[in-house]
Amino acid sequence: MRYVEFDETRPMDLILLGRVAIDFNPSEDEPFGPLENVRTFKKYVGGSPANIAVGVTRHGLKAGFLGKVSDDKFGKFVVDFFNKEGIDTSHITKCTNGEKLGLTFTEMLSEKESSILMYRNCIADLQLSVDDIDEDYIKQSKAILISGTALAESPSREAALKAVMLAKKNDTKIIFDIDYREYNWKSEDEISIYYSMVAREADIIMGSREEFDLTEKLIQPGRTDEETAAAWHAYNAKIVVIKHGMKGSTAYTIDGQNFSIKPFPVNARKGFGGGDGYGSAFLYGIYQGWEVIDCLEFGSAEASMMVRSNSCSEELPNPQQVKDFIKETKEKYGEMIARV
Ligand SMILES: Nc1ncnc2c1ncn2[C@@H]1O[C@H](COP(=O)(O)OP(=O)(O)OP(=O)(O)O)[C@@H](O)[C@H]1O
Ligand SMILES: O=C(O)C[C@@H](O)[C@H](O)C(=O)CO
Repeated sequence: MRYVEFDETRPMDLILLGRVAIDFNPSEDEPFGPLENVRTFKKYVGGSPANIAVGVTRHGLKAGFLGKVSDDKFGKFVVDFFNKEGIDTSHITKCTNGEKLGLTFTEMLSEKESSILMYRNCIADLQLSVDDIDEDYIKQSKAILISGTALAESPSREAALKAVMLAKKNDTKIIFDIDYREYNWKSEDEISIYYSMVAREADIIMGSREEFDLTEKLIQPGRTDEETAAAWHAYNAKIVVIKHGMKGSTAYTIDGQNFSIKPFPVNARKGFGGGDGYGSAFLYGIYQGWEVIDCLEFGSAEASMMVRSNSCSEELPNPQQVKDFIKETKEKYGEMIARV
């Protein structure tokens, strides 16, 4: 059953708006351990919406990125990487006041423990401004994905809200990936104000329980998952995905059904990137018109593939690789390994 009807005449499938940054992850041959002991890092494109842009493109969707990069070699690295992947970069603009791309150093302590050290002063991605938001571009796409981090500060906050308004006006579906990152936010009240503004307009909302708690802080704290889903269905959402980390995740659909999935077992390299693999594969399934449970299974599988890999972008798989992974894992652990 299709819960979101896309305008199939549009040339672009998805525009992703928000953060692009550079990840420096310990190289593959570095053992687990504290950041200060790491001698060699590998450089990757990073930032959740950037990773999802790569993920959906590798699945064959036509994606474009709406964001701001630094006017330097790292900005060039990001745009070159996107171009090589086949992502439309026509609406990526360069900062004019020397702002720099964020740098993220990932600490991989053990299979269960990792953290990130961010360099995000004078940050490029949050310089996206209302002048960068072009109605004709938004009109060309079936949907736009708003990453919650883009709402953390002005001028990016207004840019993201303008994109939501124009998407609404032009029937471009809105996907809200709450994508909470604590840096750059100044108060929990602000988080609740701006997250809820976008959640009210969104057709699909994806987030963890903690992220929905932040969204709902000023509305009704302490909701259950069922109450959360019903509240956003009462606005515009057709699908609300609530993630509970290793306990699994559930998609609540507008017709009152829910579908749950568990993570596929893997040896994790890091805790990051799972959400981006999940989003890429889940959305791919939605665009294919798959049943929601199949979208969730694909999402969960790709999430597992990404937590076991060293990067959050470079190792994103294509659909055949996800299918092979699901098949191999089911052969090893049994058919219903992830479906609840
Ligand atoms: N150790 C793990 N093994 C297998 N799958 C995992 C593991 N950790 C996370 N996942 C998968 O990744 C999905 C998303 O993880 P998480 O809930 O941490 O999301 P997130 O915070 O959005 O991630 P990200 O850091 O990529 O933004 C989970 O729902 C789960 O399916
Ligand atoms: O930007 C982050 O918060 C972490 C990055 O290292 C990573 O690329 C990511 O965004 C995972 O979601």
